Amino acid sequence: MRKIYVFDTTLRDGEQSPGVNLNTQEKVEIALQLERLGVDRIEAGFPAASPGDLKSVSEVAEAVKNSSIIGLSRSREQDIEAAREALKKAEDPCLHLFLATSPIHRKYKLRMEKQQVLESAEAAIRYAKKYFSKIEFSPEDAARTELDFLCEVTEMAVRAGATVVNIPDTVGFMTPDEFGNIFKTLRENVLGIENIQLSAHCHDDLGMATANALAAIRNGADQIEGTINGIGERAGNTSIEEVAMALETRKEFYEATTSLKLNEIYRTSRLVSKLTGMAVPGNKAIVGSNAFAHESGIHQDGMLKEKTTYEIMSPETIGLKESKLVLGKLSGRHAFSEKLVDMGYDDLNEEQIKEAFKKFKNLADKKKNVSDEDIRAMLVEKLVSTPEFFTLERIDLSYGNQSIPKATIRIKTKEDAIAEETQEGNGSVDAIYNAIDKATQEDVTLEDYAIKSVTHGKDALGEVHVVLKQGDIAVTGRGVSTDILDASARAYIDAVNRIIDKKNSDHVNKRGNITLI
Ligand SMILES: CC(=O)SCCNC(=O)CCNC(=O)[C@H](O)C(C)(C)COP(=O)(O)OP(=O)(O)OC[C@H]1O[C@@H](n2cnc3c(N)ncnc32)[C@H](O)[C@@H]1OP(=O)(O)O
Ligand SMILES: CC(C)C(=O)C(=O)O
Ligand SMILES: [Mg+2]
Repeated sequence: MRKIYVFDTTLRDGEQSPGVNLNTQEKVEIALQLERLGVDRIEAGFPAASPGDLKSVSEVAEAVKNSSIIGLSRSREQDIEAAREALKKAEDPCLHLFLATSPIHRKYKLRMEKQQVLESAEAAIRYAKKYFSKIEFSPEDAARTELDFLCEVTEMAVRAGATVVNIPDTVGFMTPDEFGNIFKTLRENVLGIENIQLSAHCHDDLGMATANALAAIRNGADQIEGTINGIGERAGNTSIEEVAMALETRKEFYEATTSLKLNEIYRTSRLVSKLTGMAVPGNKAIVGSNAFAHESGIHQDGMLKEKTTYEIMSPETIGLKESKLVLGKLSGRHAFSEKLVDMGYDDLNEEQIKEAFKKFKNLADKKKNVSDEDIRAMLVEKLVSTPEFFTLERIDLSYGNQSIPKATIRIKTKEDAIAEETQEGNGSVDAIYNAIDKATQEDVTLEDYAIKSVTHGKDALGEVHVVLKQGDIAVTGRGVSTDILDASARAYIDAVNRIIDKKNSDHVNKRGNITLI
């Protein structure tokens, strides 16, 4: 297997993401995690950019022992001096020099002819060579540079003493075929190319950064540059984790590997996200929260039978504990039953599972994701209930902060009779309860009312507990719903049912045989 070197530029190009500003301590923390991840080279910053950046590079250089530390520098002596100062304490320092070579950059940005570009770059490499044994040279915007001139620049860099020549697709303009062809051409035409390493630095403006980096590897690149989570200037850089996992997953195709400790990927991703403040999109390859999550019934069924039906990588490889089967409205009975067993409800009979699944589907229609807590709440409500002398059919409410709340309640009795009543109240709950009293004809007193959110988010389940009294009978009732008024009505009716149940002593032990929380 050919080894591909990993050059991480999260702390330099990654920090060029608009809005990202890492302080020294944060940079050191990320660098130490990158070292743990096993990246070969860490570009810690651009020392000439500011005294703060110089200090950060210097502290990273001092803290990290097992990865080479790199400082970026324009092809100018003052920048090289700043990098020299910053990298003094590095165990294995490397200078990264760059100068743009494309016609657009030569003409408008640098205002230089080809010859001047060649001479300035060569002078910078030779100057730096006095202080650095390892020098990477990048012809910025190489991808839009005339191919023959790029060969000329690369040959100059090799002659002048660069140890790595990096080919940046600075503006993410390349297609994989074109980018691969650049590497093939350099390998075939540049004198002395075998003495240096070739590197690929891609940007994701057209969403092809990873594909381009992999094409470079197929065509002779020894190193890929990128960032964790793909952060970086504009649309970002190649995601290191994507390249590493592509090489791992498609070994027989690429016949190349990195030295990364793959099981540190997830941890590194989350640290970078936390410290840069850049959230990882849920659908991001490898490290997104959905990357190992399965929601639809057919996929979940396949996963439960054999994981490789729908997973080409295992989450454990990147340091994640396990895949997730997310229960939602597209989930099937198989995944739902498995979830019940996982949660300890392993003694439900077919009929109870069927009933619970029906309830679950109704809830999933109202709620995007159904959590364990939702299921638990739903099961407790459904399976520990008393006989339903009354069931809630419908609530209609009229509420305004300038008018008296009015509730219409439709209730079905055990004998399938319908009672519908409309009542006013001091508030919506009071109106609902007055209407229930009228419909059930039960003379009860509300002793206590409590409401809490069972789950999280805007569509959380609300749980209402009430205490109702009738004579010397006091019972609690419980209702759960995504709507708190619906939960309030259900809790009240549950309590009324319990009172009737208590009164009819022959119904006392009708709770079913399920052990629940
Ligand atoms: C593709 C990349 O990601 S390159 C890295 C980009 N990163 C950064 O730019 C972040 C750090 N940059 C900075 O802090 C500042 O731009 C500095 C300190 C480097 C320079 O600041 P200033 O001196 O104010 O110059 P400013 O940024 O306005 O302009 C850049 C100058 O560098 C020149 N320049 C650009 N690239 C190079 C290079 N590789 N070698 C030599 N000169 C260069 C430009 O032509 C321009 O020169 P001019 O002033 O003669 O026109
Ligand atoms: C400094 C260089 C390598 C760069 O970041 C780019 O060209 O994108
Ligand atoms: Mg870049």
